[in-house]
Amino acid sequence: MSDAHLVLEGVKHSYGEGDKAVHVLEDAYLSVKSGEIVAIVAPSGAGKSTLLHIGGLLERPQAGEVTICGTPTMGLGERGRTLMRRDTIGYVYQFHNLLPEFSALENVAMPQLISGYTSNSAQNRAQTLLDMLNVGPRALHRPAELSGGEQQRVAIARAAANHPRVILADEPTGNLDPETSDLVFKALAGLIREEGAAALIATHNHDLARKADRIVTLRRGRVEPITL
Ligand SMILES: Nc1ncnc2c1ncn2[C@@H]1O[C@H](COP(=O)(O)OP(=O)(O)OP(=O)(O)O)[C@@H](O)[C@H]1O
Repeated sequence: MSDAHLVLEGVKHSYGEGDKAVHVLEDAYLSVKSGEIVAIVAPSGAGKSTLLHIGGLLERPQAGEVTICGTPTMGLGERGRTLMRRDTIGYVYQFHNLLPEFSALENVAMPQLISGYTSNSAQNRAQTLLDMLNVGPRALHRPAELSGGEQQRVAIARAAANHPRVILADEPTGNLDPETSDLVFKALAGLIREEGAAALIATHNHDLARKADRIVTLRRGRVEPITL
């Protein structure tokens, strides 16, 4: 197996049909290695979220292949895709999507509990991740009792709970002030490198994108390298 954990090849995707069809991805190729952080910067509507959804197996492209850790996924059924999402992929959304009625610790422990780990082991992992992201002391607080930056760090911890080999983050700092964005991005990048995951991060923030190993954009539905 190559060390490219996430490989997209000839990916094509459009929404709608006929005159109303929006052709978002035309022939997109992208490969992200273990421990590598790729930032994707492109204008609104260019297709960043679509690309992330496809890479995260949240959406099936109309053509092409998405290979995760050596396994081609287009031939997988829904169950296979669900298991791969659960065990191999971590997804960070712009708005944290944490469960409001659970504490930070419970939110982060949830993926491991669903994967069948014991409650003890899931909670230990959750506390370790919250500590690594400097939100350990807030473990017993519910999302509404946390600041935006803290909520986003909890969401990052949750995405990393199952030791994902691929991490996709869609504007993870989009609603934060510059200082907090920097803190959250550093936390995310540190975790990705420590875990040796392959990461694709969509961001509008050029300063943050420059901290990635590589920056790409979307032009006419294709992934192209850029420098900022
Ligand atoms: N479910 C959908 N049905 C129809 N069109 C859609 C759908 N989802 C996205 N689109 C269209 O596809 C294009 C790409 O959308 P996408 O959300 O991937 O862009 P983006 O680069 O992530 O934008 P932003 O930076 O604003 O989040 C847009 O023109 C959008 O209107």
